[in-house]
Order: sequence, then C-alpha cells, then structure tokens
Amino acid sequence: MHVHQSAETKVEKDMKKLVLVGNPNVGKSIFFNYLTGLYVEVSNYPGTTVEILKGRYKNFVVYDTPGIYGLSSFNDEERIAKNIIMDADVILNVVDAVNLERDLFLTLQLIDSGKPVVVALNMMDEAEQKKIKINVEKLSNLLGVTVIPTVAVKQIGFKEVLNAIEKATAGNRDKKLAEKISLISRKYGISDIESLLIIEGDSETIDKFKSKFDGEIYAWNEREKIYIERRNRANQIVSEVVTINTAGGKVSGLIGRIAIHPFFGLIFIGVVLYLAYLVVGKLIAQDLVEFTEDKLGKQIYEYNVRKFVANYFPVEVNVNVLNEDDEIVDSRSFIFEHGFRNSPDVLRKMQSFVQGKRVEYEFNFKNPVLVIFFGEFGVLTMTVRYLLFLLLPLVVGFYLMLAILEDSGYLPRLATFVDRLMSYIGLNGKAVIPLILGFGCVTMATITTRILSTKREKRIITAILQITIPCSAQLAVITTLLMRAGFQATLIYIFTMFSVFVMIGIILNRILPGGATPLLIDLPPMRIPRIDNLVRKTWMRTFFFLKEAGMWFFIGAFIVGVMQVTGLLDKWIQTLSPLTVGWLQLPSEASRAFIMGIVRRDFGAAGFYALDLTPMQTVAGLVTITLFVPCIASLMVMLKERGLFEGLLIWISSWVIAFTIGGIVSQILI
Ligand SMILES: Nc1nc2c(ncn2[C@@H]2O[C@H](COP(=O)(O)OP(=O)(O)OP(=O)(O)O)[C@@H](O)[C@H]2O)c(=O)[nH]1
Ligand SMILES: [Mg+2]
Repeated sequence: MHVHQSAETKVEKDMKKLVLVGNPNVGKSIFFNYLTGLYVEVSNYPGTTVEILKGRYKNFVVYDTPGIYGLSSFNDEERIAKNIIMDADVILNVVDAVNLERDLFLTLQLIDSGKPVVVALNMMDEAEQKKIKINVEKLSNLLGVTVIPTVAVKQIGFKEVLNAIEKATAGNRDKKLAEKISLISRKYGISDIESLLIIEGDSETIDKFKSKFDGEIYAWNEREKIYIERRNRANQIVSEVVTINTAGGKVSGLIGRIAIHPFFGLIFIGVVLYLAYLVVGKLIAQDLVEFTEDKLGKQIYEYNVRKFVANYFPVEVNVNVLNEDDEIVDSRSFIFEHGFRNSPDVLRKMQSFVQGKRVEYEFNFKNPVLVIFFGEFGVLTMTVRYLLFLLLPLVVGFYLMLAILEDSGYLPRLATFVDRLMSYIGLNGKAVIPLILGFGCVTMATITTRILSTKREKRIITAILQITIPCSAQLAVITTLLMRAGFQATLIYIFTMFSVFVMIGIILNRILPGGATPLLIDLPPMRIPRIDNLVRKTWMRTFFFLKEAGMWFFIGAFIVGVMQVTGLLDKWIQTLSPLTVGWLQLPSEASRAFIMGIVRRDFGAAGFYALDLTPMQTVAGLVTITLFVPCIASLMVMLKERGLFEGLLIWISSWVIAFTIGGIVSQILI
C-alpha cells in the first residue's frame, strides 16, 4: 500500500506494459516486489492489494493489480484491474496450483482476449504437500502459452519467468469466440479485448460503445453461454493434467477447521485474544514501556536535553525529593539567572541538596521559545518522548501481532465465523478484516474497505472504523492507562466501546436502504507466517507510522506550545471547562488533550498520560477521546474514499457522539 500510482511519465508511454493478473491471494504481490524491487504488502487473505501499483522492470512498466476471479465489472477491484489489463502488452497470470480448477477460468479468459500471456503456476510447494501432481507440459500445450512452476516465497522458478516474459505469446483461443471477436474488431475498429468484453456483456465496455453501435451491441451478449463453456473447459483441462493422491496438510487443516467450528472457534478467538493481551497488554504495555517511557524517555532523554539547554539560558529548577513510592516529600527551587554555566554557586547548592536523595527535576525556562521546544509539552522533549519511548515499542508490538494474524490465514476464517453476528449490523463476515486492520491503522483500514462489495457496507464500516476503532498508537496509550486504572475500569471501557460500536451499526443498518450481502470468500490454507515477511511488513509500517505521526506530532506540539506561551491555551481551557470539568468531570487540563486530539487521537490520549486521574475518570476520558475525531490522515483518506459530504458527516458525528457518550459515562460513574 505504500507505493502509489503516479501519472504516466513520457518515458513510460513508450515502454511495454507488463500486468500481473490472478485470483486473490495467489502471490501476485510477491512477483511484483521481485520484479520491481519495490515493496507492496503481502498477506494471507484475499484482498490485500486493493489498488493498482506501478513499478519498473527492465524495459517494462509493471503493474500489480487486486485479485479478481474474472474480467468484468461486478465490483470495484474488477473494474480497477480490468482497466489496466485492457492496456497490457504482456500479462503475467499468477495461478494457484492448489486451486487450479478455480483459477483456470480467468486464465482461459485472458487467453481469449488475445493478449500475450505467461502463466506462473505458483504454490507448487503446497501442491506437493497435498500430493497434487500437475503435468505442466501438457497444461502448457493445452493452453498454448508458457507455464512455469514456481514457489514465490522461495523465488523458485523466477528466472524462468523472467525469460518467458520476454518471449510471451498469445495462446490457444476458443475458435468460435475468436472468430466473433475478429469480426467485431474489424467492423468497428476496436481492440480484441474490447470485443471480447462486449460479447461477454461487460456493462462498462458496453456503456462506452453504446452510442457508436446503437442497439446492436446488446444482441452480441452471450455471457452465460460463454461462461458455462469456459468453466467446462477449465474442468476438462484439470481432469487431463492433475492427479491427486488425497490426504495431506493434516495439522494446518485441523487448525483451520477448529477456527470456524461454532464452539471451538469461539475458544480459538479467546485464546488468540488472550495471547495478544499477554504480549502487548502485559509484556510491552506494562513492563517494557515503563522502562522506555520513564527511564529512557523521562530520566535520561528529557533530563539531559533540558540540562544541556539550561547550561546556557536562564532557568528555574524545581527539585522534588521522592520517597520509595515516588511520592513527593520535599521540594526546593533554584534560580539560575544566567544558566548553569554562569551560576556556579547556585549549581553547587543544588548539587549538595540532591546528594544521596531520590529526586525529580522540573525545568522552567523563562524564554517562550525555549518553553515551546523544551518545556513540559516541548516539541523536542515531550513529543519525542511520546513518539519514541511510549508509542514506538507499543506500535511495533501491535504491528507485529497484526502481521502474524494476516499471514496465518486466520482472518478469512474469523470472517466466516462472525458472519452471522455481523449480519445484525448489516454487514457480512468480510467486514471483520478492515475492522481488525483498523486496530493497526484506521487510515489503512479505511482503504481496505474496498474489499467489501457494496457501497452500503463500505459506508457502515467506514463510520464504525472512524468513530469507534482506536488505532494501534492510540490503543497503545489506552492499554497502558487502563492497566493503571485496573480490571474493573478496563471492563467498563470495553463494554462501553462495544455498545457504541453495536449501536452505530444497528442504527446505520436501519436507516440505510438495502441489506447485508452473502459472504463470498475463499479460505486460504493456514500457514506458519514467514519471519522475513513479518519483519519486512512490520518495519515498513513502523517506518511510515513514524514519518506520518512524527510530522503531525511536531505540528500539534508546536501549536499547543504557542498557545501555551501566548496564554491562549489557558483561555481555551477555561472556555471548554463547562464541558470537561462540568459535563465530563475531568480536571480542566484535560481540555489540552482534546486540542491535541484533533491533530491525532493517539496524541490526545497520550495527553491523559500526564494527568492524575481516578480509575473512573480514566474510563470517561478514554471513552471520549477514543470516540473523538479520527486523525487528520485518516480523515483525508475518508474524504477521498467516501466523498466530502459523507466524510464530513462522519467526522462531525464523532464529535457529537464522543462528548455525549463520554458525558453519560461520566455522569453514571463519577
Ligand atoms: N507456501 C507458499 N505460500 C505462498 C507462495 N506464494 C505466495 N504465498 C503466500 O500467499 C499469500 C498471498 O500472497 P500475496 O503476494 O499477498 O498474494 P496476492 O495475489 O498479491 O493477493 P491479493 O493482493 O490479496 O490479491 C501470502 O501469505 C504469501 O506468503 C508460494 O509459492 N508458496
Ligand atoms: Mg497483492
């Protein structure tokens, strides 16, 4: 998802177009990464790639496409993929050897289009494990194109694929169909693939040429007949080239079946959640973060940065003496009119005061610019601490866990398992995939809503995602704060968030016309995730997180800093105080968290980190900030995906819902 399509350059216009085409989840993106040296995401669920991605290989422009089952315009992925396939000079059709019968339909259709095709018969390792034998030579003869057995994850067969691409040829087309195609192509001067699509009744292509051909164009539609014949031919070919000695794939098969079993499936979810809690909630959020945030971030990083600045500039230092339980038992302040360097007397006094005591320093700089950069909320102090020492370890933990889920093949099974439940909120099980991805990054998940087939489903899930699902960075802070607030607080928080989630779903399901669509999803085999892919994916996502979040954090902190030194912050805090103090019953400083939260919710949640809240205040505050506006990046993506009106409507709803629900929770609890 991190390579984006850009406008075609002049040079590229003259280059040949190599398009990767195949059913979902067959390994196309691995081929793309290998050919172009770029990185696009690879996961074990159908619908990982949702847009066209572009790169280069030798004298080819290479395109990765979303997985499709056929060339038509039934849904977004197909429309997107079809448009680029129309322009292809060479097609590299990636086929799953284990599901040859399913995948050959598309292969035959591509061959019928008359384009040069190379077939990569991928997943040969799994076919072998399942004792599936394929006569590759015979398959190649029947199709009339080069077929190369490959194992993409091990780059087996890739050299041969590269060679074949250079020499790709058109294959054996269905004779009768080819005649009709050439008739239409010649008569109207359109391409073979356009003629094919017209004959197959593709609505988009028909709309495009309708005015030119009058009503005649509809008479050509033979979709049903062609599809049936092609299906039969695929089956015929498979019966000739494939022999199976059944059995095999025992353990992964068993786990796969447990995951969708009505009873054991539930236990399975429980186990997955508990493991996730142990790793992220306990190990990382409590133990690791305590060390990185407090020790590395506060005591080492921030202290040294401020001390360095204090060498040269006027500063007042408050020294708090702490007892074993970190409570303040004594405190004294030292004023350095000209910085540490030029006030050796005061420095000596301070040093002798702290001797042998457990202490904590507060630096109050006089210069407003220094306050903005090195003060309590400083751009170079607090922001860096939150980003690197609080969020980074947590985010890496979440991303890694998510990557394991994605690559194991569990997500499509979870989709099957929750299908019935999801229908109550007007969705089918597939919607669980963007939802789970939302716990990583709501922005990314909003793009993934494209794997849902109807606009209605996309609307519902986008609203739920943007309003109720906390992203990894935010979840990170929430987990840490809830661990502090205790078990009861955690339960109340989860219950409240879940209720809002269900309520939004039920309401939207009621008011939007239409209903849930049936679940159509292929269950890929369960696989042990590959370490190299896990590391690569986590690293790429972390890198983009730091880049994205970093920028907004610095901007946010700068704005808050300026507001602070100009006195605007205090005014704002006062103005908001009926809302925060009266209605939400939080300390007035909580307003600052909301201001930071407009920029990024996780930043806002982190703002609570510094406040001294009771467990129930924590719940009320966290509920409010979770439901509060999504981060600016995800707002942008939502506006792009859902349009200005719908996007803004969701955004504004999140304000209203956040303060209403947060207030209700607070009135009940506190
Ligand atoms: N065992 C095995 N796994 C493979 C092979 N090729 C791909 N995979 C796995 O198949 C899954 C799908 O790979 P992707 O490259 O994301 O597939 P894709 O065709 O781009 O999928 P979509 O973008 O969803 O259409 C990943 O979990 C890969 O690790 C192979 O040859 N052998
Ligand atoms: Mg892909």
